[in-house]
Amino acid sequence: MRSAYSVETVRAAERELMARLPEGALMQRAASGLAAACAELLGRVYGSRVVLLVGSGDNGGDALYAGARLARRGAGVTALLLAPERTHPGGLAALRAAGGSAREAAGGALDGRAAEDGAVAAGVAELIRRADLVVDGIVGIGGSGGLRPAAVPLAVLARASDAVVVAVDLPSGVEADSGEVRGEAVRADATVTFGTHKPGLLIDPAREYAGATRLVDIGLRPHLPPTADLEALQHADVAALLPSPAAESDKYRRGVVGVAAGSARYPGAAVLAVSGALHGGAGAVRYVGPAGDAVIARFPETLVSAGPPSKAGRVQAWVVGPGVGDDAGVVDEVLASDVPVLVDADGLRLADRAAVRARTAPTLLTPHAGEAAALLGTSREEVEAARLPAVRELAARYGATALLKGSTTLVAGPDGGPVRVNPTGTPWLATAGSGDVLSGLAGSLLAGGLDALDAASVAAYLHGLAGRVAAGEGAPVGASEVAATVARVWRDVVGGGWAAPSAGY
Ligand SMILES: NC(=O)C1=CN([C@@H]2O[C@H](COP(=O)(O)OP(=O)(O)OC[C@H]3O[C@@H](n4cnc5c(N)ncnc54)[C@H](OP(=O)(O)O)[C@@H]3O)[C@@H](O)[C@H]2O)[C@@H](O)CC1
Ligand SMILES: Nc1ncnc2c1ncn2[C@@H]1O[C@H](COP(=O)(O)OP(=O)(O)O)[C@@H](O)[C@H]1O
Ligand SMILES: [K+]
Repeated sequence: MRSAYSVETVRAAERELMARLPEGALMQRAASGLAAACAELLGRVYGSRVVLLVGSGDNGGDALYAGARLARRGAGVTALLLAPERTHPGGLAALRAAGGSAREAAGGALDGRAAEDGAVAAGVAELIRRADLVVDGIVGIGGSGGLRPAAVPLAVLARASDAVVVAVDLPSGVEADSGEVRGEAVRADATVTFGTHKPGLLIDPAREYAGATRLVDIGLRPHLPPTADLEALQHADVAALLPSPAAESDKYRRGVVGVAAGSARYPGAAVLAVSGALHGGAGAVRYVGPAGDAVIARFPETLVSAGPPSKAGRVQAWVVGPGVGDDAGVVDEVLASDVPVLVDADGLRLADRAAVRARTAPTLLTPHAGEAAALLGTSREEVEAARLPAVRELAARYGATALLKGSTTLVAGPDGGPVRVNPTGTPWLATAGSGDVLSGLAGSLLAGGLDALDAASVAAYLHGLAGRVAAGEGAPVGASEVAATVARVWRDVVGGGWAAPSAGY
């Protein structure tokens, strides 16, 4: 399991650790890991041109000490100081002692350099343009509210340069705790983060700004609490959670999932939800609704009933909603059952919040950003800008587990606790009906006995991997192909035959 901790928790752990170490030791560990990552990215350090963007805090201190290490190996290192009088003094001295230089980013003169009127900005632009490597030490976990105006031109110049941009701890300007990016921020090719991931590094839009993420161990782990703010399942976690039939299993013991989906207008939603359910490990899939003919034609193994959900026979979990149109009755009836229920698509619009809150068995809601926005009374843009607060709010309001789909899929439980972030997935999954496959898959895992948080996050993991595999090197895929690829990735996950799905996770 990969985990991320909020700034407050990181600060507390750092205080504890720092109290046991000589002054400055932690920063040296950070700078050493940062310099090693920079050297790797540069390939050849000797003779390379390195520019450090240095803010007034310890984030700038990390950059300066790492710059000193690179200067000692023969790099030409220039620090651009945003606040010369408040620059980390030890870091600045170390850089100078190693042969590096420093100048004011916004004007003035340092190191004996004359500042002509207007020449400094031009010089700064040229330095960044010609750099091989730009190290972003403007601000780290001490920042909030987007980049300050004085730092904005540096972020813009770094983006326009061909240099490799490495962010120190976080890309400056992103919100560490939520992944929000309000205004300008540094766009990094890589982020070297210290001690633990911060939630923002794993959640869009900030994740997009971070590039590949590398975690440097500074000895913080033993001082962090056992419960993280954000968790990402890995192959081994998923493999341990996947149901597998035992010798004495029969189809009922493996779990029966009921799918109440589709309509005369949208029979495909029923077929796709059933296709996902058939690949999620349940022993049987029961379909209830008006699209029985379409379902049985495609999947003859489905148990189809024409009557209402309450007359369909025993199930261990329900999926309700995909393509049901305006059939509120079916949603009410399923919510009245005493087994876990997954509500998706049209079902989300039709579900009565009080009825969901009153349920004693678990409920799992699986909206995309637009559906989540409708449930929260906000806009899709706002949900996409602040996914983590949105998914938490949704789970709290409904007293349910909420899975928020999209470029970063998040799962939050009703009682707080760690939010799961899905590390797999691909934008190729943004194809009609792929959400229906996901809901069938997650419902099947619920029927197989996983709790709602695990069922949702395992389903998102498999679905994301299946999307990647089906899309191969990058080709459009349909939702049916995603469903058909789940068996392959299931096998790979259980067999441990896959490398970690993405850098930084
Ligand atoms: N603690 C540790 O043990 C270790 C910490 N480590 C490192 O320290 C970092 C945290 O350092 P930190 O606490 O000094 O804060 P930091 O991120 O440098 O920012 C504060 C400065 O930024 C400024 N500023 C604020 N907002 C801004 C904005 N939006 N845009 C622009 N500027 C903004 C703010 O200015 P002020 O408000 O004072 O005017 C203040 O001066 C951490 O991320 C890691 O890299 C590692 O060495 C490992 C050990
Ligand atoms: N940009 C993206 N990157 C990764 N996955 C995405 C992206 N956009 C959508 N997805 C995934 O694609 C699926 C689409 O689901 P949904 O929006 O419900 O589609 P539909 O209603 O057509 O089935 C979800 O699993 C979602 O997480
Ligand atoms: K930074």
